[in-house]
Amino acid sequence: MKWTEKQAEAIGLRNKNMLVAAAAGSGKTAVLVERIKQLIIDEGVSVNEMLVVTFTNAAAAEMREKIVQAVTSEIEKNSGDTAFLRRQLNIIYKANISTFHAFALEVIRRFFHVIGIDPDFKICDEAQQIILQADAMDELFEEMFEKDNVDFTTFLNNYASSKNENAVKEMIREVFQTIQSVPEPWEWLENSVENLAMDEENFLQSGLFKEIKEYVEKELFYARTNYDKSIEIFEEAGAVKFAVKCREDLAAIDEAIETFESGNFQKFGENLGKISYARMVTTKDEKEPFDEVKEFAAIYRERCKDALKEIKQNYFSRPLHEYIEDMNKVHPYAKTLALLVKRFSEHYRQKKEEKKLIDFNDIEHYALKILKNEQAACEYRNKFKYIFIDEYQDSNVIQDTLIAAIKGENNLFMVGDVKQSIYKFRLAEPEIFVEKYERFKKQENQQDEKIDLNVNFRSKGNVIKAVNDLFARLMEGYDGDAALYKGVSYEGELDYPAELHLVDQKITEDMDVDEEIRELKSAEMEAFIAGKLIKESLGKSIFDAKNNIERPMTKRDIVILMRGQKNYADKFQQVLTEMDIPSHINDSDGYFDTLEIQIFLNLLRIIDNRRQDIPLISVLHSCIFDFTVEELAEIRSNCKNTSYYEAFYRYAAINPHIHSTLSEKCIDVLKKLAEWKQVSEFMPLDELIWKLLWDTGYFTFVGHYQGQTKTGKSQSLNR
Ligand SMILES: Nc1ncnc2c1ncn2[C@@H]1O[C@H](COP(=O)(O)OP(=O)(O)OP(=O)(O)O)[C@@H](O)[C@H]1O
Repeated sequence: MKWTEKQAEAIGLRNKNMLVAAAAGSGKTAVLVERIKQLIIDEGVSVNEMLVVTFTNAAAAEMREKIVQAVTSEIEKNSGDTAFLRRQLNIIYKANISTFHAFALEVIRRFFHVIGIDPDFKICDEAQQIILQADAMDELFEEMFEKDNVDFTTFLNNYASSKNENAVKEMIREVFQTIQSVPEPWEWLENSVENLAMDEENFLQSGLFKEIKEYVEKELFYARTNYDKSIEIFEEAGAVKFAVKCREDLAAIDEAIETFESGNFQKFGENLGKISYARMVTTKDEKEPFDEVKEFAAIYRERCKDALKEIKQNYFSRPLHEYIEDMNKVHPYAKTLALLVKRFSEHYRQKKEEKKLIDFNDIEHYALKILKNEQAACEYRNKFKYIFIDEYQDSNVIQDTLIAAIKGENNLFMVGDVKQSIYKFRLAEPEIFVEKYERFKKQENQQDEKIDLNVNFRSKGNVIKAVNDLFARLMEGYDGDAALYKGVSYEGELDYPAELHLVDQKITEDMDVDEEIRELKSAEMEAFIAGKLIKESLGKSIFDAKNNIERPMTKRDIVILMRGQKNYADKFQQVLTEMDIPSHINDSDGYFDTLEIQIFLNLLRIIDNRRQDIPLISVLHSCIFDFTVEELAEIRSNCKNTSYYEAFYRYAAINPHIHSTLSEKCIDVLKKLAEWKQVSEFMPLDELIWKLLWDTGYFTFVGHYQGQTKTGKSQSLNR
């Protein structure tokens, strides 16, 4: 392979901390492997002396395999002494090529004594975690009720419903979970609570205000740039008169920005309110150029309007002192909440300790605690001559702090693509990548180097063009550095244009139905269209850039990417199977996320309490009760503005003389649920689960439909 200049630099540069911003298909993995390979083969660095952090176990295995291949082929080529290389093959399976979690676990196993935990610890699975947390929560509430804690009771009176304390429990769990993403959770929580007690003067000096200010500045810049861009579009098209009117709006925007910069926030709020936008009409003589670009320009106008509206609504709709008063009012409650979270965490910790368990969040926190110990950190610092981090855009602050504890002066190689950041929901912080990118760009430190890889070797010209067109509109700062450039040299007619198919999801517009039903329906429709396109495309000639040949398209060439798998992936697979298109779901979710386990858990939930709409809909639509999307929608449209369960119940209660098959179906469901509920009151849980598996036919269905592994899951659910 002939490396590009930038790739060669990323492979060959030494004694630098390197941040490689690698666009999709730009050879990121190839470069990473080549760099490691050269270090081993040409420079005699042992794999033992490297830490390679990947984002998934699968990526770690793939990386290891690629290194094995490279070393093996070198041994085959080499007629001299290959002892060193052979040794590498022997030790590579023990080398630190792993996820952050696996590495953190290794740190804990090696230095458990530093933080005084039992060396026999086990990792708590999701089910155990849910159960232990629920127990800890019950203990916390008992303790608080027993102590007759006044703050607690006042908190409940304000935040719990009259029926139960679930909302407060959820709040405690959520805060607990959220603070796990920072290295010092309790300090962070305490500071955040104390921020709420500030007076106006302190607030204006605080870090919180600084953050808000920076955010508003950024948004103002964004709003202004977009409005300016919309004017430019009109000017270039020749709709000059309208552009002049818009320039007056822009002057008002500028005036508001000036008041913000001068620190007169009261006036800024007023000025924001005064901004008006020219109506989108123009004179006859300019109608043609105006009409031609108005929709395009409106995209930029709307961005500006939305951004300013949001600033106003979120921060400047009232005088500052009112906001401060609100914050001060909330402060005592936040303090109580923080106390509850802390006590909850202590109960939970104790439960884990009794069972010698540590959970997923503990792993990184414990490792971090250990690496604060200089001796432990020093051991890893000496061990690793080179540290590589793949998918750096998905790292979080804890992981970044962890690496900071063991890195040397100039031995870090980080590679990622902020456009591919997909783990925000796991509290990944792409900002870490962006901040480092900006810092490396400025070259404040001679040892830091930033390299952009933006030549894409995977796609042909039309796809690259479509991606660039789309991202330039969607993403701030999508400039020359960020854009993709074509690496595949193919130019012929097999460079098919990108296509966009819009699915007219009638149900979404016409019917007032629940979100869950809508999603199921749209997945079905989209899957059908995708299936049709696949059928039309199979066998068509394509150019295989990797092998540099023309060949017919096969099923293996096709991938379906989706935003989230929930409600989608399984529906897609079902529809594709019906269309005779075999498919495989690349399912990286945990056991409890698997759809059939979720459905079964939902069944247990609604047996316990059937007034839970989402679990109810999921079970109704599953093979257990087999309601179609249309039937679910029919039930809902018959009775709007109530819970779904209520609608369902009422549908079942329709006058028996005008009974439809659908209402009979509903009656059957209610009868079954009542029967299971009765049984559940005396039958042990494991027996109940077996009964349900057989009664519903679920055991057989899952076994048949999805194969052995999934039946294994239903069995282990029982275990
Ligand atoms: N200089 C090059 N010349 C030709 N092909 C290349 C070059 N660099 C990389 N490739 C090929 O481009 C394809 C994409 O490379 P690779 O998988 O390493 O990219 P990536 O950046 O990791 O992709 P992504 O992050 O999108 O998964 C591979 O088939 C690789 O062999």
